[in-house]
Amino acid sequence: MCVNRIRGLLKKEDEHYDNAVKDVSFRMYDALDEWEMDLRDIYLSNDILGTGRFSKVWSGFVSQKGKERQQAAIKIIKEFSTRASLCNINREIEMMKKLGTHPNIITLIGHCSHNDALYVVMELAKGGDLLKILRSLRNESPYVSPLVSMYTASIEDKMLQVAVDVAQGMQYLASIKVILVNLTAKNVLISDNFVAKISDFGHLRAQGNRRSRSRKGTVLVRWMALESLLNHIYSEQSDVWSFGVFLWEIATLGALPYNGYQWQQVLEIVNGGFRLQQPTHCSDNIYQIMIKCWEENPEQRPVFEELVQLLTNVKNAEPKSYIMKLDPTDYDSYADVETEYHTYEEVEADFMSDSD
Ligand SMILES: Nc1ncnc2c1ncn2[C@@H]1O[C@H](COP(=O)(O)OP(=O)(O)OP(=O)(O)O)[C@@H](O)[C@H]1O
Ligand SMILES: [Mg+2]
Repeated sequence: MCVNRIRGLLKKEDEHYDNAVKDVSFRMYDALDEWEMDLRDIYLSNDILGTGRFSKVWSGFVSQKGKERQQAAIKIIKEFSTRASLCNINREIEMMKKLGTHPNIITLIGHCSHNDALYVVMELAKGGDLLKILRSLRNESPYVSPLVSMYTASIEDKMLQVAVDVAQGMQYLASIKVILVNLTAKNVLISDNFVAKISDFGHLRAQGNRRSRSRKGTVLVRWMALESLLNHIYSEQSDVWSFGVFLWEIATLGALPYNGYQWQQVLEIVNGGFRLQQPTHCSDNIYQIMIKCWEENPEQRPVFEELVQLLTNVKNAEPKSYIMKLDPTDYDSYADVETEYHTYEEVEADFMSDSD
C-alpha cells in the first residue's frame, strides 16, 4: 500500500465509507503489487460478520480471472480520521503479507483501495469470533451460533481443541519471530469445521523491538504481560501471558478479565501478585497451565511449543479434564459478562503498543 495513497484517506469520514460500500463496480488503479486486487473482483453479501473499532467486516467472495472463485471476509475500513488507526490497518496488511499460511492463522487474500475506502480481503471464518460463541453458550444470550448447536454434545472437547489450535498458531508466529500482542477470544475466529484461527494483526511486531515513543493509545491492558505494561517489553513470553488470559476467557465463557477493576487498578493488583482466580468448571491441571503463563519472570513461563504439548496431553488424558463445562443448572457460577463488547482501553502515554 503506497503511503501517498493512504495519506489522502486520513481526513475522511463515515459517509465515504458508506458510498464505497454501495459502489463495487469501479475499476481502480493498475496493480501495484501482487496483493493489490481489482474492486470488480470483490463481491459483498448483505451479511455483516462483525464490527471492529476501525472497520466493518462483510462476508462475500472473490472471483479473479484465472483463479477459482473463493469465499472471503472483506474488511472495509471506516475510520480514516486518525493517523493512528490508519497506521494500524496499514501495518496489519503489511504484516499479513509476510505471515505465510498456517491452518490456525487467518490468511490474507488481497487488498484494494477505492475512492476513500480500504478493502482487506481475507480467508473467511464462518463461525465468527470465539468471544461471541462463548457468550452464546450462556443461557440468557439471545444469540446461539448454529455452528455451536451442531457441536453441543462435545463442546467441552471442542473448546480444549480450540486451545490447542491457538497454541499451534502462536507457536508458528513465534517460529517466524513475530509477536501478536493482542491475543484475545475476540480475535480468535472459528471456521466452519470448528478450527480456531488467529486474526487481527494490527499490533503485530517483530521479536526484539521495543517501543521508542510514548503517546496516548488503546491497548488490551487486561491481556498484557506485566513487563509489557511496566517496561514495554514484548516477546514470545509476553504473548504467552496473553494466552493464559485467553484460556481463562474460554473457561469463564467470555467473562471480562478483572471485571469491576479499572485498568489502573488491574496494573496495580497484578503488579502486587494478584492473578485471575480459578474458574468454577475448569480442571486444576488446566488452571495450573494458566498460572504458569502468568509467572512474573518471563523466563519461567512455558514457550508455545511446550503449551501445545501440555494441552494436547491434557486433551488426550483419562480421566477427562475440562477447560469449561456446560452446566445448564448452574449458569450463575460463570463470572459476570461485561456488557461492553470491546475491551480496548484508552491508556495514557506509556502503554501504547502499536508503534515501534
Ligand atoms: N476473516 C474473518 N472471518 C469472519 N469474521 C471476521 C473475519 N475477520 C473479522 N471478522 C469479524 O469482524 C470483527 C472485527 O474484525 P477485526 O477484529 O479484524 O476488526 P478491528 O477493526 O481490528 O477491530 P478491533 O480493533 O475492535 O479488534 C471480528 O471480531 C469478527 O467478528
Ligand atoms: Mg479485533
